[in-house]
Amino acid sequence: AEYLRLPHSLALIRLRNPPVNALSLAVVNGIREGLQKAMSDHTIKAIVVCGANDKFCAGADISSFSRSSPGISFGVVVDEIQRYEKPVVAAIRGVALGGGLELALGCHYRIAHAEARVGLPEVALGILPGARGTQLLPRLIGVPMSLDLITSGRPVGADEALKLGILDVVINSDPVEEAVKFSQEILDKPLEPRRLLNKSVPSLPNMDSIFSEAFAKVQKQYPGFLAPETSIQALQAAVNLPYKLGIKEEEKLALYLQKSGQARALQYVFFAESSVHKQSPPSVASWQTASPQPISSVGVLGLGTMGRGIAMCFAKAGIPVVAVESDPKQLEIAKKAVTSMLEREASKMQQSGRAWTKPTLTFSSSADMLCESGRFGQKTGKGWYQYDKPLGRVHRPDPWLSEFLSQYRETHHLESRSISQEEILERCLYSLINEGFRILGEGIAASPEQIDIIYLSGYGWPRYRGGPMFYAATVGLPVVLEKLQKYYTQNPDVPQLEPSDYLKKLAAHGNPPPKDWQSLAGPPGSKL
Ligand SMILES: CCCCCCCC/C=C\C=C\CC(=O)SCCNC(=O)CCNC(=O)[C@H](O)C(C)(C)COP(=O)(O)OP(=O)(O)OC[C@H]1O[C@@H](n2cnc3c(N)ncnc32)[C@H](O)[C@@H]1OP(=O)(O)O
Repeated sequence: AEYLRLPHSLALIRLRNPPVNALSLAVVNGIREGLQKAMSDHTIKAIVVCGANDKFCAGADISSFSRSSPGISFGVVVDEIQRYEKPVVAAIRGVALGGGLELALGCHYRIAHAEARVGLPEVALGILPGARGTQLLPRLIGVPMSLDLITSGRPVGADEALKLGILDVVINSDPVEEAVKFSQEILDKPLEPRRLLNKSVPSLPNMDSIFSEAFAKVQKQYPGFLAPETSIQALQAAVNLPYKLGIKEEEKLALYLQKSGQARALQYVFFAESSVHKQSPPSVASWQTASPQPISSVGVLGLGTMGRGIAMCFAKAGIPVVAVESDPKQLEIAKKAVTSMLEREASKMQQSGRAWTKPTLTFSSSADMLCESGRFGQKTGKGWYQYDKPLGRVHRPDPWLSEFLSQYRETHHLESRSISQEEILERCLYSLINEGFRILGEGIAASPEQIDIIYLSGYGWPRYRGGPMFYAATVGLPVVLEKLQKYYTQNPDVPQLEPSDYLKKLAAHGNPPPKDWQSLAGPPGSKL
């Protein structure tokens, strides 16, 4: 941050940390030093705080979160500004987000450009506004709107912020020039009414129901996310406790979130999203240089319109297809449709004098066997289970099924064993992760972040778990490797469990973070 003396007995503290003036240790120290200078200079009557390059401040430097506990000591600075004996005016252009808005809330007045945006988006990073945000905002705009803004993380435009009371003045000109003029006008005004820390939260008769509705809403809207619910607890503290104790509770709750795995995952996702927008495909993954890979057989899951088309495509290309459809009706329709499509194809080829070889199309029989015994699931009251009645939902194990399975095992020479929840989870997830390492090694995905973002945006992977590749780093690559090796030894017929070379290379380095994987594993091969 820079300190400048301005005419008319004013000082300017300008945050400078490109590209978004994020709060680093240096910036925070710069703000404090500027305040101290202005305090000891008796000619200075008021201070304007702004950001360089048309941005006020995008909050804490997210990349430094792993190194420190953000928000906690900065709260002390926010309080120091509030208690300051000279007026401090925030001049906001661009964004005032997170710690940036908390800084502005510490100031006695807030002036913003009409295109500025302000907000407390911390929940998106798995944390809460822990530098007094949860204690000051409700004192300024009341509990219902604070709940809305803090639990959603939604930033608001200057006009809405003015209506809510977050901003004091919105202008279409330069906010610093306006703040300079404004500071001179308010020099004689008392500062006490501007100190949010000394105000109480506006009380409402139905506060309890407001909070219980807020809890219910976030549980429904953000299931599994810790930060929105924890933020509500911090807002409850603002209502129920004096400021001194409320900030202690805010600190405690902020620390709990910072230590949660969710915060690390969501902060990884923040940078992963921004990096995938910039990445181009790895140079090796080019349609010009790629050679086709042999395909010996294909599996198709689901025989709806698309599945049938896909099965047909491969069958026509002479590639054996195994198609699985669990709905017996759909299976019957698909069998007829595929057979008639193939027959039409055959007759066309015969008419044109080309040779026709019947393609291999195998349907899985396991669901058929149950259905052939009249077991159509819930609707008939029995399937894999016995139900209390046809269409009933209460199920219990069926002795018939044990008999069926033991015959099946005998026919296929299978030995039964119990499988733990842990094994199910690990075999499903680690084989998926293993495939991720394979496609990284093959140069089909440019980075682990790409795989993770695809899983978050396309496959419903919970955002607060960061994606499968991030999850692998959380578990530890040597652990994933060891487990895959164990399961592959036990199941040599499941190729997905054979640890990929890429994973082996990385695990040899211990557990490097995803951002270092490519440099450690070397350039990918080309299998595309
Ligand atoms: C030891 C250290 C101690 C330090 C003391 C810290 C004191 C902390 C005090 C309080 C803490 C409060 C908690 C927070 O503030 S959490 C952060 C809350 N802020 C955010 O979530 C804002 C996130 N950013 C955005 O929403 C956007 O980036 C936006 C600012 C709106 C700009 O959008 P746009 O114009 O589209 O530009 P980009 O998104 O591409 O961003 C440009 C580059 O800036 C990087 N960036 C943005 N915000 C941050 C940030 N807060 N920290 C670090 N870096 C940030 C972004 O990654 C882009 O970088 P690059 O170009 O390299 O990809």
